[in-house]
Amino acid sequence: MSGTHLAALAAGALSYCLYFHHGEHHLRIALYIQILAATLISMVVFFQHQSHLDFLAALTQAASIEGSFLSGFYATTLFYRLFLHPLNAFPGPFGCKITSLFLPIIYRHNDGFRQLQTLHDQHGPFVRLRPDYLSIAHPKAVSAIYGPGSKCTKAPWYDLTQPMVSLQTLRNKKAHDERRRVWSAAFGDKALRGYEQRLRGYRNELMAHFSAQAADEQPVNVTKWFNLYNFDFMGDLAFGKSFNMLETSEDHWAIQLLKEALVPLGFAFPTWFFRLLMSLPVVSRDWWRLIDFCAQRMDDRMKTSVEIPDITSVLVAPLKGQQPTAQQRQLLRGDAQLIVVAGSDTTATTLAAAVYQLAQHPEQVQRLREELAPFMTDPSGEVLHEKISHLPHLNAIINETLRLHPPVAASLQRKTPPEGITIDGVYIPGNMTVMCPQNVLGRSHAAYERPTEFLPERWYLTPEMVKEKSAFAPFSAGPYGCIGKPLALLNVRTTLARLVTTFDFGYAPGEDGTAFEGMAKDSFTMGFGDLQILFRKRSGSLGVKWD
Ligand code: HEM
Repeated sequence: MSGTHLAALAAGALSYCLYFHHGEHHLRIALYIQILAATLISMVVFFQHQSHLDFLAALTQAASIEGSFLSGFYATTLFYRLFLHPLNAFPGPFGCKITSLFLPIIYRHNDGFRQLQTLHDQHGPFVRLRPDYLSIAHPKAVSAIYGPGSKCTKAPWYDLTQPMVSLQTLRNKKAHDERRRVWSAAFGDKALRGYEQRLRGYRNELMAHFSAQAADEQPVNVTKWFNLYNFDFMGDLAFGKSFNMLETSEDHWAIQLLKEALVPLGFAFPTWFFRLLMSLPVVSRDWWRLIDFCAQRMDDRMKTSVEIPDITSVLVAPLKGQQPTAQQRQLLRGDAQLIVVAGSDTTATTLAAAVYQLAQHPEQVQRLREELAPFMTDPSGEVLHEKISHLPHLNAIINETLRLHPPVAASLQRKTPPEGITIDGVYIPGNMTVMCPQNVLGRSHAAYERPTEFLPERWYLTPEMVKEKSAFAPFSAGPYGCIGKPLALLNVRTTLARLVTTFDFGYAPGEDGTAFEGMAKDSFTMGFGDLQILFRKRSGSLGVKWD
């Protein structure tokens, strides 16, 4: 090895120790690749002119020097990860200890939530998923990591779509707090009453479809139909215009694109790698079509005025009729997309999961009907949310559904503060990524008694069955928790109330429920498998049983 190669090797090792080992680098990955390419080209030119080598010999010489640099860099990285890394005391697959590209191999079937359960069963409550990333299925961890007093911040994952940002992806605490203040006006009581009015139209369409199928004794794939229902509704709240999916019985092309665009999130690529992929035009073409679509709809929406305010009314209010700056426009487009993504899938899967459970537990349906009966007096079958929002059994059924089937199962990455955090006596160093998988915690004996059983009563009659209440956080918690929770609950409560009082229902012939969980995919939000349900219109009297 020549002196030049040795120097390159040492430079690679030093670059890791003095530079790459510190701070975050995922936003500069394209720059680093450009620097490597520029250095290579410069060396080729240098060797051609100074050493009079032909092009091929100059390229070979330059590539071997750059190879030495990279070898020094990777060897040092590997040595550090194998012998010195502060997370080495935590268990996990060996591949996860040495490279952040091993987790995507484990998650290759887009079923990260399931793989994570297996990993926790094998290794216990703390599992190392990447060199600097821990999954923590400990009941005390949720409040320590997400709770109001937590010093953890959003992890680099939230930079995936930079420079496009939204309320959810703002990592800077001050910028996030400011944007959240704007958003919070969208979920006050008055605003919610307006959304409730808008929601009814979509629910009538949904119920009309269920009734028609019931009359023909045809099954309904509820996973699909709750999806159509919620995307139409959230499209309306974001852009003042539905996607008309209930009408056409299929996904709008933009929603199809959106669903496809979210799939790569399920592989848990490290942020630098994901951004690199997205910088390839062939990979990101559909993503940009989607962004253009949302941008166009947002621009159209800003030119119209709406009778009943939608969420966007609140987001554009601070502009006071002025044209947004480029930065404000960027944020508005990101937020519009966020409304659709955050509000649709999540609420749809909650409704589908509730029906999945209720179809297996007719006694719970019966109890719910008895509780609802005094309030369901309107001949339209509708009920005002405020009348049923505090019903204990209804809320318990929703909690139990979210416990067993959290729509955001294992995705919320946080960064520990520089001084680190301690969870139940276990110290986690600073600047590490941590995450609490709600799906693993939801079925954990450490957090619940009889955790795999659907027992809504645990939430109000037998509270001792919930061992650590703060572990239950399907909407996350603290300053970054779900701001749309009141709307989600309004939708789920009123839709379930109308559904159980209008129909008897059960699995359709040939349906055994296995595809619902068995075919589930995790792409930040959960997508459950098909669920064929047969509805039968009730005569109106309470207590009609499915047979
Ligand atoms: C059952 C339904 C829902 C569930 C389980 C749910 C869950 C969550 C979770 C876990 C987060 C935290 C995300 C993170 O930290 O990265 C979140 C954030 C958020 N959710 Fe929801 N969500 C639901 C419905 C909704 C609805 C209907 C909306 C209405 C637009 C909404 C809007 C948002 C927004 C804007 C954020 C970002 C908040 C922030 O970063 O400050 N969600 N949601």
